[in-house]
Amino acid sequence: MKIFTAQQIREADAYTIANTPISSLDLMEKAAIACTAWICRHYNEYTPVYIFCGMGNNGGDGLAITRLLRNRGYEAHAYVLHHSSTASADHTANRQALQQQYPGAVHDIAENGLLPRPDAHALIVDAILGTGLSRPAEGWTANIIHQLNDLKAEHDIVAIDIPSGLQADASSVNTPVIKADHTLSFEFYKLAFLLPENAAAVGEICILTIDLSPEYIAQTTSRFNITDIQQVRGIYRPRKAFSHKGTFGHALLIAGSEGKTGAAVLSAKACLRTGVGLLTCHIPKCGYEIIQIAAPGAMCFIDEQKDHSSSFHNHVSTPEAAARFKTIGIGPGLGTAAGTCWALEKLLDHYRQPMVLDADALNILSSNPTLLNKVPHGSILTPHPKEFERLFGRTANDVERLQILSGNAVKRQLNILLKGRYTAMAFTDGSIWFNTTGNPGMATGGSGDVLTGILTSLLAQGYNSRDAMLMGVYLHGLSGDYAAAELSEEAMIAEDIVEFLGRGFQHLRKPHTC
Ligand SMILES: NC(=O)C1=CN([C@@H]2O[C@H](COP(=O)(O)OP(=O)(O)OC[C@H]3O[C@@H](n4cnc5c(N)ncnc54)[C@H](OP(=O)(O)O)[C@@H]3O)[C@@H](O)[C@H]2O)[C@@H](O)CC1
Ligand SMILES: [K+]
Repeated sequence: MKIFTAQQIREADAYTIANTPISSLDLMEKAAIACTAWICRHYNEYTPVYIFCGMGNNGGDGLAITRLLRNRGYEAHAYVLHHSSTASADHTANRQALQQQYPGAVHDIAENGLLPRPDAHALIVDAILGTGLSRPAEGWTANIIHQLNDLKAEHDIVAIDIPSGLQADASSVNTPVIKADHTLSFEFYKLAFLLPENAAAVGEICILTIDLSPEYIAQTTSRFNITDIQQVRGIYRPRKAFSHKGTFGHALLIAGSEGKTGAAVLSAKACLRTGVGLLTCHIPKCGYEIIQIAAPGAMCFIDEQKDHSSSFHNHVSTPEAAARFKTIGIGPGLGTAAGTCWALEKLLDHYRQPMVLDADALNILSSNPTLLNKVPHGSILTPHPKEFERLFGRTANDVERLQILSGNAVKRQLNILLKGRYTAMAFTDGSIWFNTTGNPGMATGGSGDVLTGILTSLLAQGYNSRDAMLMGVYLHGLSGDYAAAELSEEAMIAEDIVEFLGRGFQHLRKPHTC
């Protein structure tokens, strides 16, 4: 799914009106019908509804929703805030329609006027500012936003299209923004919805279809996108009948150190469960028995060191030796001992295939940035926000962080995923894809190690880095969702993500037809 900018959304709107038999007012009616239906599903007709409307089309939506809720028997009132001297044409048309049908339902609040005090249990609808926001809210408008946010403890707030004050494509840090419980948005996610810094503003997101022109959507490119099940099903390659373990690649996993062998186990198990043909783990002496017992499907190289690894580069010291491994996953629980840093540098001197670098491998790169230049092009880096900061520096806000993310992906020809509620995956062409599967139950130790195992497995099986990342991150989240559904977000642990990978794969298989 494409994520369009506010400008592109306006174009989609205009294109739809110009090229399909629907007027601007009808499109607004469609949006209002969808919002009204959502409100009616979530709040009964005894809920008083206070709809705060701006002077543009977002306010027009609010006026139309007021009329439609009244038609359904709700005690709905529209409060029109005169933050601008002129109203948009569709705002005016909807105001007239509401006034004509329900004369007592419209209330004007002049600039610097006071807001009404909502009845107990009333629902507040924010239709003040939408994608037409042209500057941060200030003065009276900012004051209204603060006043409505102060009511949040006692009232639910539903934002129409986007919480008022929130910029769709830029950072809104330190600017006044409505803190909605729910955001009902039209047709597309906005970039702002996917940024951690806006979590308190957008609440739960519901995307409502209003049938904007599919032609415009198809022909318009977007730098930001969201992965979905159809796309991942298109990437997934079911196994052919005459396959054997050689078909699915040989991966080398370099992980674990004293006290962190569990990370290697989780990663190895995930790699095996994702379908790799052969897996060899390089592990320090202290982890040998543990990994052999916990993951008997994996073979083992034992390092000469007891508590950390320092000789794994030897496996790739000649081209023939390196060619045995389709890919390498390195980092989970690896530690940052001097010998490990040295071996990683040597490994990067010799191994030229795309590989997966995570956790301590990333920490080693951060402390020796010139090593980043040696990472094979097309490799996958999987930092969480702290690792990202150590690698690429601190940023002022989440939008800037995305720019740094994609800039580094292009400059270094690496695929970099930034872990989070909506993991952002930056590819070498500069595009960024967001993943929507997963849940807070996955915020638990070892979850990232599992992802490294999945990605390493997919690369070993011949998926290219882009496909491995899109499918692997989706599958990781999906398996976590199955685990949470079965066990609860609290009780699930990283091993459960591995256990539910099978359910994730079953979901990826297209329905069987003969
Ligand atoms: N896209 C679609 O397909 C569909 C879109 N639809 C809806 O249209 C909405 C977009 O409507 P829109 O373009 O009229 O802009 P909108 O957000 O109402 O704001 C404009 C008003 O705000 C003002 N203003 C701006 N910044 C300000 C500030 N900081 N502080 C104070 N005032 C400020 C600005 O006046 P200004 O002061 O700048 O002259 C103007 O009066 C969209 O979000 C969705 O809800 C649906 O109806 C159907 C399908
Ligand atoms: K709004």
